[in-house]
Amino acid sequence: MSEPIISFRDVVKEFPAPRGFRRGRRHGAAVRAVDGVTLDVAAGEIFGVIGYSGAGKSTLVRLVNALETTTSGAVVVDGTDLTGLSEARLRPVRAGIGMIFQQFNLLSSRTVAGNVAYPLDVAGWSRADRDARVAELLDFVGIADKAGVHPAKLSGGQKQRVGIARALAANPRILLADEATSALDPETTADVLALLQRVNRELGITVVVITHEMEVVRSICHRVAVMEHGRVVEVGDAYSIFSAPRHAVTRRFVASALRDRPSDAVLARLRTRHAGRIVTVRVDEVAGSSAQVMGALAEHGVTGTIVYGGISEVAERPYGSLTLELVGSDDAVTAALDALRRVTVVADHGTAARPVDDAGDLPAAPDDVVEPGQTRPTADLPPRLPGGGTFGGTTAALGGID
Ligand SMILES: Nc1ncnc2c1ncn2[C@@H]1O[C@H](COP(=O)(O)OP(=O)(O)OP(=O)(O)O)[C@@H](O)[C@H]1O
Repeated sequence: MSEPIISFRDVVKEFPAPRGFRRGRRHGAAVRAVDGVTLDVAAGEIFGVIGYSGAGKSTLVRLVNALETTTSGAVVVDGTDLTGLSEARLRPVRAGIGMIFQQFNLLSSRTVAGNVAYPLDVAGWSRADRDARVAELLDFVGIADKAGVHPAKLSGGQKQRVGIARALAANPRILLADEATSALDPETTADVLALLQRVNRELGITVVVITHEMEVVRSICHRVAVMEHGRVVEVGDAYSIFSAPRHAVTRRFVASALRDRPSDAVLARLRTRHAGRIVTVRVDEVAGSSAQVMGALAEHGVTGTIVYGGISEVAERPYGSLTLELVGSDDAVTAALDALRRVTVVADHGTAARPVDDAGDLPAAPDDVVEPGQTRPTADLPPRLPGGGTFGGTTAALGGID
């Protein structure tokens, strides 16, 4: 990992107890929003902080630009320990950090150009330099044609582009994005995430993304920290976190994002619809290629038909799973399962008559949970895929799996 640009060293942040509690029996019980966090963010990465509401994500990130101060421990930003720094000494540190928010926080009285110019006005830029910089930024975020428009006339995605342009105005080294896509629809979210990726790649800016959506981590994060009750419970590169989540909270987040896994309800329907043995096999960079899966089945004369699943990308690497109906004699299917287990991770779901509850390292998706405003991208496939979709017998219909 390259040099850390942000370091948390055993950081604790407590807030005083809410008033009602102070008078009541839990007298003096403070809220520990961040509880002993030690973490490094490397220069040049897109780092995700994920957790459920109240986990302490916003507080952790607000410590970086000293919107909050630590109760104990240290936060070091770009080589400067923020502990005990005066407002005057914090100013240059803050100048190196841009921030964007869920609700955009734009000035309604200013135009788009005026909003982006605002931090430059405060910093005392000349009019000519400021106007040139604003034009350059609006061009970069793709809303040059909206320069004279007021925020009320913009869509959510356009508002967030203004927020990003404003955050980049003073050439920060770090961009903090606090739930920056949580108010946006899935398509606009994808556009804004792609823009954050350009900010990182083309401008070399370190991006810290706070989110409660694993989809955001899947799309753009290089590394991720999972928070629960103020603590970092798991940290690692995004691919490892998806492919081998250790903590229960991480597993729940991963299951919510990987909709290639059939939920228990879907499995029950698949077992009813297909008489053969239902199994799910993992497909990733090294395991479960179509050649490997076909080979394992063909070796034992078993036919495999894809009935559910999909392959997508995590951190730009292939990842997903396929659920197959295996047809053959009992002995052949058992032998084929053993052969499959030698080439990839397998979950055996059994048959309608003999269902097996063996999720193993391939946990089922949460039961038919669809986020508001989202559709489930994977679906039960018809019993036979037109034009192929059969392993072992003929060919694999799906692309990108070997
Ligand atoms: N200024 C504050 N005063 C008192 N308690 C606070 C304050 N800010 C946050 N908290 C408490 O600290 C805990 C962590 O809050 P925080 O906002 O950091 O979590 P979060 O993971 O960002 O959640 P969310 O996504 O809901 O904002 C919560 O219990 C919250 O109520």
